[in-house]
Amino acid sequence: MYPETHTGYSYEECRATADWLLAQTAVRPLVGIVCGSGMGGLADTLKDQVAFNYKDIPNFPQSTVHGHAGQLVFGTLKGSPCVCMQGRFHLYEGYPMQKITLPMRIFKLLGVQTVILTNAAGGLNEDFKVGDIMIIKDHLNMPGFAGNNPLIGPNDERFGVRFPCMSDAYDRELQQLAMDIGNELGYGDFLREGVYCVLGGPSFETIAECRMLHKLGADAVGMSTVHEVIVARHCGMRVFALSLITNQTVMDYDSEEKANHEEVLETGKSRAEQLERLVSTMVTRIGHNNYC
Ligand SMILES: O=P(O)(O)O[C@H]1O[C@H](CO)[C@@H](O)[C@H]1O
Ligand code: HPA
Repeated sequence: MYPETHTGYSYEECRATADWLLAQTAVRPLVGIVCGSGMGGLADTLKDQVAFNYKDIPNFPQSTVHGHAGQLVFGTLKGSPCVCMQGRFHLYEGYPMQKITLPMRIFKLLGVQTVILTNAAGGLNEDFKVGDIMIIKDHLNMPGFAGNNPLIGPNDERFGVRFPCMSDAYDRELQQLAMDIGNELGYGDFLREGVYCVLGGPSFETIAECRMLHKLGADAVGMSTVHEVIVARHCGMRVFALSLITNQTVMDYDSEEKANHEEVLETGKSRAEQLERLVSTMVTRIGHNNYC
């Protein structure tokens, strides 16, 4: 009934991957973290690490993008048990959406309750500067408009319902917590909030596309995160996500600027420390069983 690319991994296959991981580490993570391009250093801040190369994990895809190391790292952040993806998967790498988002279901079966996603994104909002950290309050799922959604295919109710709600995709308490912590840390000058728009990539946007996305209400544009958010919400995990504005998108035909991945990775490095502090402080303050 469904084409092969839409069947993804079964509940039993996901369970087998999660059990394989649980058998090899004593860490029982309540928080799962995904590192964006150039932000893999976050995983290095975990203590008492047990790390797995993606190539050794049953059913896992491989990272193919520079700036995504390809390791799943278990450990603790200031005493809180976490699991961290040092490298994520993108549509443009050629994987079906069900494969890109598989780690969210593995997180769920490992016992994760809250997912924190980070990404590198181009700024569309003219008030944003390179180096700003944008708390994501909502998204525009452009591939979704064209019929590409990671939940297409048979629905297994053990993960979630057929028609999950997305108006509450980004947890409001966690957004407030991030704002409060950011202000305490003195990040007020570069902490923003906004709407993230996902495109398929890998080509960066044209000037006309950037202008259109901005008019549609997007503050930042990237090639990830949204599919992971949809699958994480489908299986009932709380989601917090942020974008590091690594470059300003080109909106003007007179501009000499050109988007490039090197700049993205450079900005990631230059904000790494602040980003790590924000995320690790959040982890220590997140309550579980749905309390903040
Ligand atoms: O979203 P992350 O994984 O941070 O990566 C972003 O950076 C890459 C482009 O430089 C794209 O993959 C884009 O999605
Ligand atoms: O300008 C961008 N466009 C799309 N994806 C990105 N990821 C980082 N910067 C960008």
